[in-house]
Amino acid sequence: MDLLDNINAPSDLRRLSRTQLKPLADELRAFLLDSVSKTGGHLSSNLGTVELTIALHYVFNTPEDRIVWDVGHQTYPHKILTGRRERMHTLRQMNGVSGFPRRDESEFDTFGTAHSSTSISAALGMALAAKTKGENRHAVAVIGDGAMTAGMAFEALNNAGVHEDINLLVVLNDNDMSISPPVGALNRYLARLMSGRFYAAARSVGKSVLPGPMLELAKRLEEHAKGMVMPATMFEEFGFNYIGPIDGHDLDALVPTLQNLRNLKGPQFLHVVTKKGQGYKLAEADPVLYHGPGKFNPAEGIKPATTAKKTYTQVFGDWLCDMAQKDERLIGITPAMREGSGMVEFEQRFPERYYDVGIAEQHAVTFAAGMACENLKPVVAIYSTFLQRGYDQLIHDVALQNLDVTFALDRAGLVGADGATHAGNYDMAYLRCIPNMVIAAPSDESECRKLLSTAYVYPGPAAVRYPRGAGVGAVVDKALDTVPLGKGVVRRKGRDVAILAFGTMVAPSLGAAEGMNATVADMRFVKPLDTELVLELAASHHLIVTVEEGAIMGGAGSAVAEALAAAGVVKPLLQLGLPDRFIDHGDAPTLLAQCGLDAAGIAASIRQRLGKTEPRLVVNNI
Ligand SMILES: Cc1ncc(C[n+]2csc(CCOP(=O)(O)OP(=O)(O)O)c2C)c(N)n1
Ligand SMILES: CC(=O)[C@@H](O)[C@H](O)COP(=O)(O)O
Ligand SMILES: [Mg+2]
Repeated sequence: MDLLDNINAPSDLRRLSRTQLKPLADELRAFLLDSVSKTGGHLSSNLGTVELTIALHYVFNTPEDRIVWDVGHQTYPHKILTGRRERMHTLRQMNGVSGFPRRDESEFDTFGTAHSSTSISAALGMALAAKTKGENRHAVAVIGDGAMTAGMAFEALNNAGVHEDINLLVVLNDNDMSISPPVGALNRYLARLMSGRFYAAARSVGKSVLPGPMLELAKRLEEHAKGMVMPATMFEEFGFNYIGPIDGHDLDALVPTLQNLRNLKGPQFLHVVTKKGQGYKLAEADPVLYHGPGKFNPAEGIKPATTAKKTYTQVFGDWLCDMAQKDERLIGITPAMREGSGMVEFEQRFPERYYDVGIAEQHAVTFAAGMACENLKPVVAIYSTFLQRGYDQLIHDVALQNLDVTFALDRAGLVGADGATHAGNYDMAYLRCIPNMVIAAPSDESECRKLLSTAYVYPGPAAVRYPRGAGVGAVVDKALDTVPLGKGVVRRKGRDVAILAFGTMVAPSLGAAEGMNATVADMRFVKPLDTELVLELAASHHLIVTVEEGAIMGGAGSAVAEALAAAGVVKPLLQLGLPDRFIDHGDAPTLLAQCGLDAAGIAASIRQRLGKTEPRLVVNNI
């Protein structure tokens, strides 16, 4: 690694000769594969951006020139070349390197990303800021073909295309993959652009942008295509100077093309073609499997997981197929998260009722609303954090019309390695205030199946929130039974202290109760709240405790507090939940313990509260 070891900043990279860039790419790719195989993380996307990353930092004067990476899961080469090589062994671990760009991690991380399709908007903001301030710097957005399917990307293109004198470059990293194979008309369009390989380049020959060999090829194509009408590409119709597609692994194409583009004013659009998993045969063959692997031996490849316990995602996937078997009105919808949401089998068994709408959460929600208007029963499988993208659609298009849409919210609560951007901490707070909404929080895998059925049967908007990974290992039957809507269950009878636990917090609350003989209720529903149970327990206990794996601000505990207040009941109330701050990446159980949300932490908070005498409303651990 004698080249890579001497690169601690892009300035070191820019001192290399052009001929040293290819061996550097080989070293970088080898380091990347070795490192990620030891830490886990996003692999196939990163293998695909090695040359592009080198070329961008080689041509642009980073960090003065800004590079904004869309999603940012493909920025490990960027991090390695910008002074974090020696910390990559801490990737996505507590206090370690983040898996996404973060402004507070490096000056080279010009914009925090992780939720997709924000890069063009941010880069345009930076480009117009530079113009406003009279600064001659460039802004570059690097966006994947998957991220390009989100509406926000087109909002930005539309806005950018009219600014003819800005220094903005959009690089489309087209590897013909999202996490799953890509979907939609844009993918077909890009394929047409690629099939007409270099036609676009031929069109641009007048701009003398292309390096020699490709210029020659383009001229030959131009000769061949004589007389053909060369339609403008969609990107040119948006006001961009479109160049490409070019080979995103060929540094002899990338570097001179970027150098030429850097000298052009106005919105530029470079279409590069890469391979997801490039340079590691197993990832090239299966970029889906190698999108976000855990630790593995590169010589052997990823071994199938042997965990005995079902994950909540698997519980959902099984339930979806079973309910679809029973009810032909069921439609399964995912915004580009087929594998992550557990819908692979559903697509195989019910292809005509399966829709992957691309990275388009806003569209997914309203698309479901349209189906519900026609008396189908759509189930939107969506990570809690990504539903944030479709929030107005949820209120305006679904809840306001009281339409029968079921939301399966995976990754609710802390997610661990992906950190604050992906944490599903806010759904109880952001859903609870919406009229007509039902919100269920299962305490284990069996409860999850029952609450999914209950939400599905409910003739209006209903959400079931469940965490990433496996639960307590509860046996899950094959029934499609429901439970009484809005009713909780007392799991343990005690006295003095009543712990009202929501979802994943039932298990640690039972553990905490052991040492203090407390009552534990599995509340099951955040909305409608089992107010009768709340008041009954408040009447018979001295301290009411609420516990939730969600933001304490406005969450389930607030629902209990509001119920007590509305009934005029004044009782000491202790609310435990995720504190009012962003919680970074790390090991989820450790992070929960740090928030006082494991059995020991819950018990300690209760003991501390019991140790005081004055009855006052306490919202602590913030
Ligand atoms: C708003 C949002 N929805 C979903 C995701 C999950 N996600 C992460 S990467 C990805 C696919 C991105 O595809 P592409 O942009 O082509 O990048 P590639 O992985 O191919 O390099 C998705 C759907 C996300 N990060 N943000
Ligand atoms: C980059 C991105 O947003 C996804 O790849 C996400 O990291 C998937 O999360 P899970 O690993 O929880 O499915
Ligand atoms: Mg892609």
